[in-house]
Amino acid sequence: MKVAIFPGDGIGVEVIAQAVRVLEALGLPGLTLFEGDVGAAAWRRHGHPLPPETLGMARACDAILFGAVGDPACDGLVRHLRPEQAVLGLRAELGLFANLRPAKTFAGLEDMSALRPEIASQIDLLIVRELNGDVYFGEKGMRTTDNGEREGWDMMSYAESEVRRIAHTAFRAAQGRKGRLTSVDKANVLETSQLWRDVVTEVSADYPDVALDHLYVDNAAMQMVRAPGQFDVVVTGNLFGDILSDQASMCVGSIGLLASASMGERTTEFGTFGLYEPIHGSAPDIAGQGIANPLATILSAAMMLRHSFGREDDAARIEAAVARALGEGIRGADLGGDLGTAAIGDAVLERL
Ligand SMILES: NC(=O)c1ccc[n+]([C@@H]2O[C@H](COP(=O)([O-])OP(=O)(O)OC[C@H]3O[C@@H](n4cnc5c(N)ncnc54)[C@H](O)[C@@H]3O)[C@@H](O)[C@H]2O)c1
Ligand SMILES: CC(C)[C@H](C(=O)O)[C@@H](O)C(=O)O
Ligand SMILES: [Mg+2]
Repeated sequence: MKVAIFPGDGIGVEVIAQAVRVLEALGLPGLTLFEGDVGAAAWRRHGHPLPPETLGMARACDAILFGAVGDPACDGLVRHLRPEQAVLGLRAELGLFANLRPAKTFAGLEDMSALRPEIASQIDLLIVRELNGDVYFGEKGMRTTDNGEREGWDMMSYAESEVRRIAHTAFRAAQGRKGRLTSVDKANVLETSQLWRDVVTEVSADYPDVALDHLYVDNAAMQMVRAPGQFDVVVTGNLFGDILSDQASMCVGSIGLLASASMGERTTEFGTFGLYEPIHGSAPDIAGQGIANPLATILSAAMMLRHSFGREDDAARIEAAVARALGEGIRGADLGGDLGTAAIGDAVLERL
């Protein structure tokens, strides 16, 4: 069981350290961790945010545990050298098209939601975000037009096959949950979304046991705060999924709680290859202070054990330790408490 550990930048380094402690504490036989450079850290050391040696390490491992990338000092770099290209490059190069972002309110955290507690307590949803297409990976550019004005463009598109495969992932996920799937698009305006809606509807014929409905993304954003308990599985494109998942995080209390798995089709002798990361970024505003919440990354490690290594018991053990810690009042600054990153890691380890 080979895991590539890519801490990255800012709080990525701090939160990964706690997830590694948790993994090591489990004492899993045959688990080997390799560390690699990504993001601004890699750009400084190797001149590229995703150097060939890092990509090679990723391919040679069975799973990746990723911290976060991003550094304001790199915002002026040409796009292909910016830190964010590390995570985008890994997703594209490794064919990780299905991004699973669960959001569930932990018992005891209802008061920390940006929503009223009685609304927050109902949240148990899974966002299935397409990760290899959309406006993220279309042709893009900036130019000066004939009249001297600057113009930027990013091409949004989805191929039928891309929609079909993520739709199957989402329907299967719904079958394993409450059997409800909401597809989110902007079909009233965008052709990309009309195709999305048509293909998702076609795929639904294979899943008569799943109740499908469609929402426009603006309405979905509103419903997510009005009555998030209505959602079970939400399937959507790359851009809408990015935005809705950050929104979902505050509905359950903090962006420092949301884990994710990015999966493709590659299997290993242990399970499905995947990249696991918190949904948050490098948080330059709090980096270096030791106050970042590491729970999203620890929960991402649990998802890794479940999906890439078939170790459901160990995954559940981590999740139970996190739930107990939160239930017993363990809180970082993001949840109104005063515990630092390492102290939160300690609290999880004590309860493992
Ligand atoms: N997958 C990734 O690596 C990833 C994801 C999102 C953003 N980014 C990058 O991160 C950089 C910063 O982006 P941003 O500020 O828009 O988003 P961010 O997620 O880094 O931070 C948003 C806000 O949430 C807070 N926050 C985030 N994670 C937290 C945690 N674990 N504990 C406590 N508070 C937390 C931050 O302090 C900040 O106030 C940018 O360069 C961006 O491109 C990277
Ligand atoms: C850093 C950025 C490229 C990334 C995205 O937009 O996918 C991030 O926001 C995320 O949610 O993982
Ligand atoms: Mg995001």
